[in-house]
Amino acid sequence: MALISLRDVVKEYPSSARNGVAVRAVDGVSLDIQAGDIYGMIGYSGAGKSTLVRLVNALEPATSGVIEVDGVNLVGLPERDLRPIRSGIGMIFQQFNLFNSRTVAGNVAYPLRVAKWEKAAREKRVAELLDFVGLADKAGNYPDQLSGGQKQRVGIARALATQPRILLADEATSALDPQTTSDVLALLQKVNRELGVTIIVITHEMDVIKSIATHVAVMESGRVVERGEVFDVFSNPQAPATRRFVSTVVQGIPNPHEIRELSERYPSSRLIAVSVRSGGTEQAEVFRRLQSENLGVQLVFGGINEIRGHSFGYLTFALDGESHAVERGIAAVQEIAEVSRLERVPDDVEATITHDPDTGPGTTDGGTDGAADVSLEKDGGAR
Ligand SMILES: Nc1ncnc2c1ncn2[C@@H]1O[C@H](COP(=O)(O)OP(=O)(O)OP(=O)(O)O)[C@@H](O)[C@H]1O
Repeated sequence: MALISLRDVVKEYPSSARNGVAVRAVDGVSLDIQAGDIYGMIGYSGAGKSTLVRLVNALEPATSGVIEVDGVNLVGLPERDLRPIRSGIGMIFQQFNLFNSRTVAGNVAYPLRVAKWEKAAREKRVAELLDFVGLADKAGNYPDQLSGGQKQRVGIARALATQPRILLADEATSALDPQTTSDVLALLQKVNRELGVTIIVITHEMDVIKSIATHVAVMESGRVVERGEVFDVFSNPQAPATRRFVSTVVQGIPNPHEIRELSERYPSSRLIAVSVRSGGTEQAEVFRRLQSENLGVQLVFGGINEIRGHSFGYLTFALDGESHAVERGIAAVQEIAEVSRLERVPDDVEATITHDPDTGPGTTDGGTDGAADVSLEKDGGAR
């Protein structure tokens, strides 16, 4: 049984909340999160991620649907029954939300005071937690004497104080520099591994998902548009929004500038990108199938990525030959791999955001770098 299970969850804010128009912040989300997962939720601003987390934490009631935590449906539960469930869920925030008037130890002790722990037990627990997050020497300091990364460590210690099974991290590293981000992410992994805490990570940064998540759900306009194990989603993204996120961290997908340069450099060639993955498509077999049609085959762009010990990547080929032979070669590769065609769109065509589910990784949206005179069309193929 999933530790957290959502079925058709809807959250609507009433019309009075915004210019007389109701806002459907979460729009029919169904998800299962297993104990031990680090589950990443990614989406652009306004996608509904924070709202979804507040529903799981029972900080707000859902409009409809089922939200089960450990088999108990939170929807419609009275406040007194929600309290013990909430105490099993810790939360950390982008702005840390520490009490500036309390010391580090005082901040970590706060939830223990609320839970009426005895003083001696409290002090022992605080010492343990500060040791766990590497801040044993800062117990007497105040938050404004700490760096951002140290403040987030205090936030994590405080969230773990009452030994929750679930930790919700809402943009927990978004205010931190890259090095501090990776230290805090490593600490979250330690929380998951050593304490067995299930973590939901809300972020708009794919790097965060790539670094620590085991699973990912991509949200757009209140809906989950794609979900799965991180390796599967990264190596074969389906939804346009997922492809845009994946292309920010995955090597080997040429960006629009690069596609334009390649099409200028190989004006008479057909350009295709082939996805390859360890335990799946072998690069040698891709070459063999292309060459069996006597095509000119040049590897012109590519990159291999690694996630949790599995590698995958994209190889871009320039193919030369008689057009039927090129098509046969592409069809032969499609039997074993996913193939995207890299087409250059004429310069006078306006860039538009592509929502067509049949376009491939690296789809031009015209919003990232202004060079949108290319497209990358996916041709189906093996997953
Ligand atoms: N209390 C509220 N009242 C009315 N509308 C709200 C409320 N909270 C959120 N919304 C709206 O719901 C939608 C989803 O917001 P939410 O904060 O969940 O998105 P998000 O993906 O977490 O984005 P961000 O990263 O910017 O916080 C937005 O359109 C937002 O304006």
